Amino acid sequence: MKLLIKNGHVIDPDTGKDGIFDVLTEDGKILRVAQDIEEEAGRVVNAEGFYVMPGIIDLHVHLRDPGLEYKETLHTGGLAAARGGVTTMCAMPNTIPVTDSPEMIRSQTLRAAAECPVHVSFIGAVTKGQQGTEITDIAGMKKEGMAFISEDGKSVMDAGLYRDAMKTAAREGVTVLAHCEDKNMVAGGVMNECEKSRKMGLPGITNGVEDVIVARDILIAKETGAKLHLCHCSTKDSVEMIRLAKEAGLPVTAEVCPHHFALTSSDIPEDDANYKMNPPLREKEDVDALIDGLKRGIIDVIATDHAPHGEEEKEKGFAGAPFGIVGLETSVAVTMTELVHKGILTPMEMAERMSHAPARILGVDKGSLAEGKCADIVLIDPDREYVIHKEDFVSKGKNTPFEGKKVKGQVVMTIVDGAVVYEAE
Ligand SMILES: NC(=O)N[C@@H](CC(=O)O)C(=O)O
Ligand SMILES: [Zn+2]
Repeated sequence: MKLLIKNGHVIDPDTGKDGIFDVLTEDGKILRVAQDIEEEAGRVVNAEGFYVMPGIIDLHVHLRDPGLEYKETLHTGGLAAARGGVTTMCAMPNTIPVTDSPEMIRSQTLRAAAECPVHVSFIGAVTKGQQGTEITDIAGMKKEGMAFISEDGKSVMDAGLYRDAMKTAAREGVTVLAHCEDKNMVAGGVMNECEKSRKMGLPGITNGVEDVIVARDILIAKETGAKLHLCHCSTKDSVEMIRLAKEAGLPVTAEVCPHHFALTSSDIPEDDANYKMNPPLREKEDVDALIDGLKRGIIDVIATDHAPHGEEEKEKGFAGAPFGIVGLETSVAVTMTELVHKGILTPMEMAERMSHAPARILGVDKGSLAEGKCADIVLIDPDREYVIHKEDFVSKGKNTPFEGKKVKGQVVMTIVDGAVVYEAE
């Protein structure tokens, strides 16, 4: 089956192509990218006025399956990914049971291939059951195709144990994804420590909760030689430490989530837990540093930290609701609106942060529209304006802080292995 995408604005950070081209795919691969391709195809798509980019690669999602299927499943998470232009996602291990063995990596990978319309790579836990006491079979999980190791949801607080895990990760060539949060410093905090938290009478989470573990993890990566990727960075000092680590030539990369560059703690309306996530929304000087970091390439990646929860759980307010918000169906629109249309990132830089850099960190031959590469493609209408409504989400999770937000830039088609898996109306 051939698919011909005509007259789109091809933006390919791999080849540097940035202009009007046709893209022809066959049998799941990109066959040709050129002007005026005349060829019989099973389907011809008119992409005039649309960006044609390599599919989004999201390094940080929570699919809740197995164990918490009322929040999300491999299938519904996959539908949400497709609607968000995401063609590959990496699933965090904090499921029930925890993804912490070669058998689980194997069975999850098989299930995802059958149940999920986009590619999924699974992340193995650092410690068994995420209990922080016994290191998992990192080599065994790697053999089953594990993407990364991560204890996401928390940090491994025992630095000695973490160092042992990082030594093994370095030996096995596995990158460590770090959720940076000193459990002992959280002290019951539920939102950023600031004027807002004091006004709302809620315990705060200081920047230091993140910063001390970012520093620690960079230093353990330095000592062990492990590749370290820092998840959902939210503070200005994180950005500064990443800058220094890169300057020192350490194998450190980092991600920022759309909510952390689009919102501050001042945007939180009274006690709405759809604004509660970990790390929390910070203050303007942090947001400015994150945006500057993204622009300068200190921050490599935009990832969602898609974290669906039930609506009744989120109705408990800041004090009682679980941390986390959904992101798969809003990340392209929020990034287009807040960074591309404001002239902070070029469309090419957006493709770099959302597809090409994640592919490199994941170690897959994707994030590219070069001939011969896998035909995972997203079409985006940069000018289409709409309002985000959670009722339109295909994810089971409706917990978004972007409800009612006016955005510009819509995913119009998502293609996985040359097959259309999502098409906007
Ligand atoms: N980010 C969150 O607030 N929650 C995530 C865990 C995580 O990514 O740390 C979750 O699993 O719900
Ligand atoms: Zn996390």
